[in-house]
Amino acid sequence: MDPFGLFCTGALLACGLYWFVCLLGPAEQKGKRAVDLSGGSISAEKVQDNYKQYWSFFRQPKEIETAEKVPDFVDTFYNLVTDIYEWGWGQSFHFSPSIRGKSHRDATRLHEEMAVDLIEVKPGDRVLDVGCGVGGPMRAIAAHSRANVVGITINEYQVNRARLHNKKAGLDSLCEVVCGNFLEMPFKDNTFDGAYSIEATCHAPKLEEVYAEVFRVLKPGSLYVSYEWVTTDKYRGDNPEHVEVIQGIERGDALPGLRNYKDIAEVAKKVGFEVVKEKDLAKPPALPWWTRLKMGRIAYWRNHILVTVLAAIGIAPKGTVDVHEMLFKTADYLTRGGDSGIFSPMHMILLRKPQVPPTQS
Ligand SMILES: C=C(CC[C@@H](C)[C@H]1CC[C@H]2C3=CC[C@H]4[C@H](C)[C@@H](O)CC[C@]4(C)[C@H]3CC[C@]12C)C(C)C
Ligand SMILES: C[S@@+](CC[C@H](N)C(=O)[O-])C[C@H]1O[C@@H](n2cnc3c(N)ncnc32)[C@H](O)[C@@H]1O
Repeated sequence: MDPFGLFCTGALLACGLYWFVCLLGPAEQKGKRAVDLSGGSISAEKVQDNYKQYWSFFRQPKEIETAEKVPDFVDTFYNLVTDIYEWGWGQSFHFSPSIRGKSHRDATRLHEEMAVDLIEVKPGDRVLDVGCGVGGPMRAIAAHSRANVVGITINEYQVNRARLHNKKAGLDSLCEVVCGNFLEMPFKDNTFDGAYSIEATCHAPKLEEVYAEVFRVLKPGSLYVSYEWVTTDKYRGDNPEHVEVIQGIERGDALPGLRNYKDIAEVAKKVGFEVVKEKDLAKPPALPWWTRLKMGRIAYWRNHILVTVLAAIGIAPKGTVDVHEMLFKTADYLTRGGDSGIFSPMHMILLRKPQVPPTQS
């Protein structure tokens, strides 16, 4: 080949590699590139060990039941997955029903806006985001409602990512992020005009504890909406396939144990809430939330090759390949949960803190 041909081939290969590594595979809403994947607050050389530690929780089921250990285990999980989520999914770490003619990004935003519309907040109100991730929902909600949103997450790496995104979006005057445990929140009683949680309270070992905290910080008369991960009325505990799917979802999503949809309202009432509305947003006529996972299969393989190459040449931390493989398998369990109808990640419950506390009888 003459020198010009050689130059052209080289240039083409370099462009192809750049496209594959830097441009392909990122989320619809770019936040992370493959070359920037990290272990969150964990140093690169400790990612693999932390991954093994994460799995060890599941080898000792009794350990997971030790409620005090759960927040640390969830924190480790989010150090491992946050960058991969942002890179491969976007800044909103949740599902939403598909909407005909709309992009995933629009469907995600509408699902988030519905939450804040349900709690009827006004511009300038103070709203709590319970388990805020890197703040995708928080920004959509602040922009839509002009309320001041305060988000809380257990993971410090997410706090930094969320603050960075808030600033970039020009929403840092409306959005505040706090690092803390939603089971014991660093907020005063009766100080929020509304609250919401999107696919986050499933990480609480006891739902009662997080609901009681939300109840405490809400002003009397104000509303709280939660999108809960639950097993549905189709789930049968004596069906081995159902059990396999649900356990697969729990292992791959740092869940101390999925609850049945029937338990949610019971817990809410027990801590003092009035149940205003309850509805599984995944049920027809809503279109499936899991089609986005199904459609991504080719992209997962491409991502897997990319992560493997990046880890082999030392750009991505070693354990990234294991974490990616775990997510790959989790996507399959989630899809099976959706297809069979035994699982929903969007069981919506709307609750009100009464004006007058219920009298003790
Ligand atoms: C609410 C929670 C998280 C829900 C979802 C945001 C995530 C659940 C499973 C995740 C993913 C699975 C497959 C990954 C894929 C292999 C990779 O190449 C790109 C990222 C994934 C698509 C990733 C994205 C986020 C999820 C869909 C839980 C934790 C309570
Ligand atoms: C699946 S993510 C959802 C994030 C966000 N709601 C969204 O939809 O993008 C779950 C979030 O809950 C947070 N979380 C889990 N357990 C927590 C705890 N005990 N205290 C505070 N945050 C917690 C995680 O750190 C994470 O940010």
